[in-house]
Amino acid sequence: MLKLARYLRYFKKEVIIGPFFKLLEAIFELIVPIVMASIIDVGIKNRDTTFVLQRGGIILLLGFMGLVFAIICQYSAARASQGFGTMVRNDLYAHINSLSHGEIDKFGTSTLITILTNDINQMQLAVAMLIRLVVRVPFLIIGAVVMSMILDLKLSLIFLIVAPLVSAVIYLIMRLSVPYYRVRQKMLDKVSTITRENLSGVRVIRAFSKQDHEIKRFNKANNDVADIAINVGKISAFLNPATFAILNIAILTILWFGGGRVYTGSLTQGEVIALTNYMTQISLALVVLSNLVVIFTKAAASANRINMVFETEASIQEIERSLTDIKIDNKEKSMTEQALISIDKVSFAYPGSDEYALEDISIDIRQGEVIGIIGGTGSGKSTLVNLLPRFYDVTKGEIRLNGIPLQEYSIDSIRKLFGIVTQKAVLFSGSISDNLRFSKEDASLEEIKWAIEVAQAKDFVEKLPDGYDTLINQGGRNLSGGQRQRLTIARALVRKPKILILDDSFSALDYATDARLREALSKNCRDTTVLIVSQRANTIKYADQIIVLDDGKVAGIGKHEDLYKSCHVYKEICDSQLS
Ligand SMILES: Nc1ncnc2c1ncn2[C@@H]1O[C@H](COP(=O)(O)OP(=O)(O)OP(=O)(O)O)[C@@H](O)[C@H]1O
Repeated sequence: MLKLARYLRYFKKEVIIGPFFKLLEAIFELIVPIVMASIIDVGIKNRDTTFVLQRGGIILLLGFMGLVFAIICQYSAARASQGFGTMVRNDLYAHINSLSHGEIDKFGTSTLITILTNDINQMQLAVAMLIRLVVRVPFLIIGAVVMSMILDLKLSLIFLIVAPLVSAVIYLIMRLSVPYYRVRQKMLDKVSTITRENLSGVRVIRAFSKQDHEIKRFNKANNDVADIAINVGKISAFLNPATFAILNIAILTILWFGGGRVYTGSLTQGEVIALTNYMTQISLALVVLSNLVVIFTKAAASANRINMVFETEASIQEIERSLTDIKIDNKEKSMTEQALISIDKVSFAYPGSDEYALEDISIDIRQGEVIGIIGGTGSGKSTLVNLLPRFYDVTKGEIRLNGIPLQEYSIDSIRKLFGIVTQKAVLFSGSISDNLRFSKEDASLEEIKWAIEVAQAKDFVEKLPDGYDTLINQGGRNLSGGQRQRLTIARALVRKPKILILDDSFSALDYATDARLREALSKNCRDTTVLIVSQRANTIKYADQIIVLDDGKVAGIGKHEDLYKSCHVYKEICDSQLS
């Protein structure tokens, strides 16, 4: 938690002003019982109405000023806590964006969302409470004890018995309840995962009539969180009754012995009332203290999770003085000798996995070549193309670009070379043009139209009532799967990439569109190196080189005709599709 406290340096003014005014309010609160005692001992005893009204006025004034101070403190606490939350959230979000795929996979999207929302909210609350109560509560407790000692030293000994007793109760209850808070946070992650899965997969759930099943799954996760909260509640429920029982016994003791001392004249009635008032103030302050401990315990659990993300470094790092200039001439494949990309004895295992997803892959890819990658599901096709833009680093072997290991280039300079169309067609809310400009901010309308035409999306885009300005709903839900795929291809093309990766990006296209798209690519992107991942033999049949993957290993590399004769895995795929 202390690590995150550094953000409070931006709110020094609030952190000083807030507790200072809360302290003033507490001082006024401590004066009230004394004034009250004088009303009883002087005003009421002597039937002096003017005195009673005067002192009553002082109590009102103290109350009013206390209110003003409390508002100033509240304002400071709100400013500091909201500002703190916003800063941590912005920095954490930026940090998450700097992480590599491996780390994001490890945390999971839902956990990261819960950390960015729930955990930071918890910290915000702790900051607000820190400003409002951390100075006030101990001051009130100590102040009330001191004031009681001044009134009657012997009777105030009761406070010295009560305070440790109440502290012991609070400690016991905290010890029992704190472990539950950590578990609760994990369970909230689960609720968040299920919510995310259910809302994004709502169509699939309905298609399989699984609403009831999913509602039950959600209810179970939700009930688990509720059960934990109830268990904590059952334990915490003892806190107030136990504290108040101790305090009420203490008040009775004060009244009992105080009454005796009033009888002998060593204490006034007003002073007995003041002592009971101080006892009540202490009791309330101790209850607030226990709530503070709960809030800080939860915040500590949240701070750990936030720090865990902050402390995670991207596994993909740049070396010092990395190369930023990658020279790729606009040569066609017939004119190039040297390999643009050399994949050299590469093996790769996902972080945390003992098994290789790819094993001993070697291939040279020349500029302008079209490379087809085919294989059964889970054979490692997507994994292979994800290694090229350094989404992951290879576990063994080396990938070279223009003869230089990928690690020697800056990540940005590598990624600028690529146009990537992922397996899942992801579009963002905004217009079609906005989505295309995601890849090239300053793309002109001509460039957008060119990309849309090459991606075979012109017909449907121009038929839309608003054409290129048509608004896309979140995730592109107002478009068909094939339309979405073509727009994601156009988005990759608009920046005229040197290397184009199409990861199963034709799967939602009909065969005719698939063929037209490949033809348009070969006409318009002659010097672009294209890697096409596909399950369809037809789509990669005319590639310059085809890599056949089988369970993470190369089953064959070559042209269609040769592979068909020499590679039984490829032959099986072709026969099952082309016959
Ligand atoms: N992020 C990940 N973390 C851990 N393992 C992964 C991850 N992504 C893929 N894998 C594993 O790596 C292997 C290869 O997966 P990959 O997605 O590359 O296959 P693929 O050939 O593209 O499959 P498909 O055609 O079904 O998309 C699989 O066993 C998969 O379970």
